[in-house]
Amino acid sequence: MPNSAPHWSAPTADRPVNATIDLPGSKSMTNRALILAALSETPGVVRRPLRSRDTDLMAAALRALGIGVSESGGDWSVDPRPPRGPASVDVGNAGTVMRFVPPLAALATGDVEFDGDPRARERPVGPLLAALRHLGADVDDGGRGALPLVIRSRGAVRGGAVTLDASGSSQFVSALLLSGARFTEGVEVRHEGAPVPSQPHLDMTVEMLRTAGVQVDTSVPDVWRVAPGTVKASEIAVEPDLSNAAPFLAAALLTGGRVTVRDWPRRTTQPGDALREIFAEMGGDVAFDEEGLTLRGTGEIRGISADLREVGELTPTVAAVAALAATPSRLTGIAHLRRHETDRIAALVREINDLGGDAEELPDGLVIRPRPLHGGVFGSYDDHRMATSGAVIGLVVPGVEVEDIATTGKTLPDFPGLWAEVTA
Ligand SMILES: O=C(O)C1=C[C@@H](OP(=O)(O)O)[C@@H](O)[C@H](O)C1
Ligand SMILES: C=C(OP(=O)(O)O)C(=O)O
Repeated sequence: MPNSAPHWSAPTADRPVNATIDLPGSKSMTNRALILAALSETPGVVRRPLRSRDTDLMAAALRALGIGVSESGGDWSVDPRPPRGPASVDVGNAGTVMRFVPPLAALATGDVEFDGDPRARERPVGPLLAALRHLGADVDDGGRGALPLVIRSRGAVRGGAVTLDASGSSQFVSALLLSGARFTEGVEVRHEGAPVPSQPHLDMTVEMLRTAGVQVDTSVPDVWRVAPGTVKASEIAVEPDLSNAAPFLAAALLTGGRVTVRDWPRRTTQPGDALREIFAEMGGDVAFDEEGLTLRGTGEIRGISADLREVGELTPTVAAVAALAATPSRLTGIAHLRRHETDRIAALVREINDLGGDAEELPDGLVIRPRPLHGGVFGSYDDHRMATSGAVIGLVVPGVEVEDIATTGKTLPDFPGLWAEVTA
């Protein structure tokens, strides 16, 4: 849908960037933390949560189900009451809300309706709904296998074993695991199909469950077993969002400058940690230091051949850097990105080529060959990561105008402000 707000003129760097930044919390960790705190037997605090459209939608979804979520000094306090309908949940275009809340809603008493942005109705959720039905939930999706839908909850879910194809989204598996301990028989999820994407996000789910005292067995590949039991999430600390570090580190790489991201964890399940390797291969000098993680540009920007299946959400920024590299790139393993916020493969190819680039779609990715870019409008397709990719290209290509920069608020509030600080 065309956006009528004026385009945002991407700032161009007239010298190498040189900045140290604090990034807001991880979307993926914040929304898992909220679900776990909602299911916990004790009140909980989520420390340093991300406040953004996706996490505010998650908090609102929980409140609609009667769970207390209140702000206290920058943290979120969660008062875990038994979920209840009738309720309406707006998922916006948040995959985590669309997939993680239905299993929790199935534990409520009363009907819970789900709907969201027009794009949310096109994003896959069918395999999760079929699995929920198999586990004993009453799901009315009018046979569409998509939003809008109603979960006619009866206060309990039997649970047990279920097989599904999670090649379309790892979030189907995470969703069932996050609430699975509260199902009467727990849950055993078995994946059958093409490989599940986003393995680090599955690791994050398992690790956060175990930290909350839930028993999870991952000894058999593609099978996850969650034992029935209580969840104890009295305090969960959220790490900085490393996927959102991507455009800032890219700024250092592309301008031959330096960016330090404070408090980068030495060990993490976040997929953004792969940026250390990816951007080193593309020419950055990347190292931990006492403040965090620092990337220094070396003046060299190399293309990359990479299977990004595990870290698909990094693709838009990697593609933006690739469009400015000296050698070709081939990014594969990411067919599932066609059903993300937008068809990211098609969108990246179109926007890079509209600026004079040479990109081509593959069934499961894209190829980008070096060619000088020129200014123009960079479409953002209501996709936060497309918008930040336009900003990255605009840093070194004069005259790039990014459509609807406000869409970055999905996961990174005040991106323009942070970007202005880094590029000033
Ligand atoms: O569980 C999560 O927090 C996420 C999992 C991934 O989803 P897919 O497996 O659908 O790509 C990722 O792309 C998304 O941004 C966040
Ligand atoms: C795919 C993404 O989000 P979602 O959680 O909506 O799936 C993303 O943030 O890149």
